[in-house]
Amino acid sequence: MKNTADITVLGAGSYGTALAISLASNGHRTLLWGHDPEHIENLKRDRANEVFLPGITLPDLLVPEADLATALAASNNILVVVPSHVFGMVLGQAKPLLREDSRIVWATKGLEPETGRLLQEVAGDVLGDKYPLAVLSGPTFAKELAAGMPTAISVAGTHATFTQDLVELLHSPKRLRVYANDDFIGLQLGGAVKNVIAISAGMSDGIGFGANARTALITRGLVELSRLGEAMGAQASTFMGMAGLGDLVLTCTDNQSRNRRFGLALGRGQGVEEAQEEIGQVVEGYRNTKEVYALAKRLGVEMPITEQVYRVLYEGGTPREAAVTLLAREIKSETQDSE
Ligand SMILES: NC(=O)C1=CN([C@@H]2O[C@H](COP(=O)(O)OP(=O)(O)OC[C@H]3O[C@@H](n4cnc5c(N)ncnc54)[C@H](OP(=O)(O)O)[C@@H]3O)[C@@H](O)[C@H]2O)C=CC1
Ligand SMILES: O=C(CO)COP(=O)(O)O
Repeated sequence: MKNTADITVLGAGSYGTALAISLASNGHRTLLWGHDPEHIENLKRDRANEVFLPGITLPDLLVPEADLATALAASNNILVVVPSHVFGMVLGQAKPLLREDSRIVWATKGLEPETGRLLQEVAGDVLGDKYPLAVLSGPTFAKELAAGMPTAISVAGTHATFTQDLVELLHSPKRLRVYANDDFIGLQLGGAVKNVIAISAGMSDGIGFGANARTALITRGLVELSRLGEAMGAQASTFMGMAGLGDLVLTCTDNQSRNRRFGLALGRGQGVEEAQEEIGQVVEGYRNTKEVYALAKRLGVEMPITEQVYRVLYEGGTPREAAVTLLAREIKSETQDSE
């Protein structure tokens, strides 16, 4: 049947397109849905996503699709790759169109705006508990993945068979190594918190600080992530893997990261709006700082770097003041868990 697919991807931005390219390159017929019909027409015409991944040819097995009903009817495997602030809304649009045997995985990295809920809670709330759920997380810049450069990622979810099927769909011995993980909460948290820490690393470099400061932020950022993870029932070992240390190192050190570039601009003295506009793509950490900060407060988890990024983004603090405050904190033992 013409519209049958192995998997449907929702979200035709940089990462949705990159994952669709990777899946189609593995020999899987992949539908790529986007909400803007003109953008989808351009993908069909150019056989490339010139807006988000210029110069990368779409494989023949990647089929751009503007109609959501067609996209959702084509496959039971649905991969959602929209920004976190529209995640619940897109699931709500999809709900009446889903097949009985649908299985939902997302690569969105963030928490729900305002509530700070994990996306598994948002999905459960919108869809109920009848569909298997999973998440992809780890150090994966869209451009490199789309170009077929070696990449590794983790996947976890509610049903082991769905997780294993996703490993097999995504895994490519030539370019993508996929690890199954059983820590659904940990993978989601890692993907959200690294955005905030990447902003802090960018700010530090933007001010003109060096490798010492950047590395300290990554290391203590990992401690913050691990503390929050422990309070939320994640496994400590997850944060030493792809979705923890892996994604922190990637996004804190490479300028492909939009969160890092956002922080760099702030560190150099640009304003929040100007920096966001200049990047022109989703900067998840902007909203997510608020959610992670509120979550930490609610759970009584000490997250000083997150707190300082929050002060800069939402309370008019400057990156320099944030750095001074972090450095001037009370002397403590490295392994001390909280104040
Ligand atoms: N890029 C990367 O390297 C990686 C990204 N991620 C995560 O993937 C998620 C998506 O990011 P990414 O693809 O990079 O972002 P982009 O900014 O590149 O693209 C976002 C896409 O989402 C679309 N979109 C916006 N609102 C809606 C909506 N209501 N319904 C459907 N589509 C919508 C946008 O369409 P429009 O342009 O019309 O607004 C755009 O196509 C984020 O959570 C990000 O953290 C994870 C790993 C790597
Ligand atoms: O999540 C990412 C890489 O793993 C992409 O990071 P940015 O959203 O900061 O660009």
